[in-house]
Amino acid sequence: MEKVVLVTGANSGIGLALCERLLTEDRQLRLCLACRNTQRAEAARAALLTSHSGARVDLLHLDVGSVLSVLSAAQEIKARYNRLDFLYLNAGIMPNPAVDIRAFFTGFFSRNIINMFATAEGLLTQQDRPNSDGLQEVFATNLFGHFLLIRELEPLLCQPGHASRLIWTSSSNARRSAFSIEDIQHRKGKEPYSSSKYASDLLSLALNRHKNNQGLFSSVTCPGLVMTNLTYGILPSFLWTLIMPIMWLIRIFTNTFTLTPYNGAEALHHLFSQKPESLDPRAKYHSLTSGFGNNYTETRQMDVDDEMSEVFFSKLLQLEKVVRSKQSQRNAEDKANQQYVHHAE
Ligand SMILES: NC(=O)C1=CN([C@@H]2O[C@H](COP(=O)(O)OP(=O)(O)OC[C@H]3O[C@@H](n4cnc5c(N)ncnc54)[C@H](OP(=O)(O)O)[C@@H]3O)[C@@H](O)[C@H]2O)C=CC1
Ligand SMILES: CC(C)=CCC[C@@H](C)[C@H]1CC[C@H]2C3=C(CC[C@]12C)[C@@]1(C)CCC(=O)C[C@@H]1CC3
Repeated sequence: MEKVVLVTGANSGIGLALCERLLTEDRQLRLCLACRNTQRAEAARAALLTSHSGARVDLLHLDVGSVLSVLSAAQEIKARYNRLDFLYLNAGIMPNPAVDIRAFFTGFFSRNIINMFATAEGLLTQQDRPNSDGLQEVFATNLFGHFLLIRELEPLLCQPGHASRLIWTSSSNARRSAFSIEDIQHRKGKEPYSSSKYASDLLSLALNRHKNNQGLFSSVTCPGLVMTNLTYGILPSFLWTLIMPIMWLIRIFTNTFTLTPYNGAEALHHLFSQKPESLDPRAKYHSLTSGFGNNYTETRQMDVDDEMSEVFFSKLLQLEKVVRSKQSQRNAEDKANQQYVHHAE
């Protein structure tokens, strides 16, 4: 039976590399690239079809940071497919990043150097802002849009006698200390990216608790440090060019510098062939690359607890209600405006 796999943020970086790897693994696959930028999505599809002629690759417009777009994309998915085996929740942003140079040099000459390079702890801040739905952009894109998509797709994902899988692209930058259960959107802090990634770890745990008995299994991955559009946005390009040899050198000392999207997609690809029974709901699956360039996946326990994940889950359900009612109000207003224009004409 052909598997249906949907990947968000599939037009570049880790998402696109994953698609390449999945098509190599399973030629029968029906792959759906869910992307916000149609031009880049078409280019990605064309590239995939060049290396995998005859493959079934569909495109779907999805801006995961917009409630309206998520709701209409979900309708489209339910109309197109009668099953969804894998949903890769991969789209992500890190807007306006800034590196704390002083913290970098302090860390560089300390025992914490390896951890600093692996997790960017204390190094990175971002500036976030509310989007047109009134949600913080990083939270909306990296977490809430995906949550809403899962909720909308439950009829497809939770089918009797058939297991479906969610696979999150989290990060080594996900830190409990950056997340506050009182401020789940991270309105007040300066680490919205870290907070949103920790939130995905919490949500995955809660989803497993609530949905495993309905055949839905969620896993969390960490791709390591990968050179993609997201990372290139952190430093000016001339600086990346300058430090690139150092990056390849550091790779000898830390297996988390996976560097290429192909390597970074290792754990995401690994999970594709794992049976649901073998999954650990509290584990993060790390893509790692040895100094000799060999890729492997390692499981490490996440710093998450049941109580906090449960509270977080109920807060998300509450927020979902608010967001849905706002959206219905907007739809009603739009309809009334259209009727008004129609009558005026
Ligand atoms: N690179 C790294 O070192 C690491 C990355 N990650 C995570 O990996 C994931 C993929 O990022 P990466 O490949 O590095 O970076 P890229 O910028 O190459 O890929 C991000 C993808 O997400 C898409 N995207 C962003 N916002 C939206 C949106 N609102 N709706 C739909 N799609 C959207 C982008 O599309 P568009 O072209 O339209 O912008 C793009 O396809 C992210 O979740 C990131 O946080 C985690 C750990 C490390
Ligand atoms: C000399 C040298 C290699 C300098 C680079 C310093 C920093 C720019 C990087 C050190 C650790 C990196 C890192 C990330 C971005 C770039 C660094 C801060 C991520 C935050 C990128 C996105 C993630 O999800 C996790 C990465 C952890 C490590």
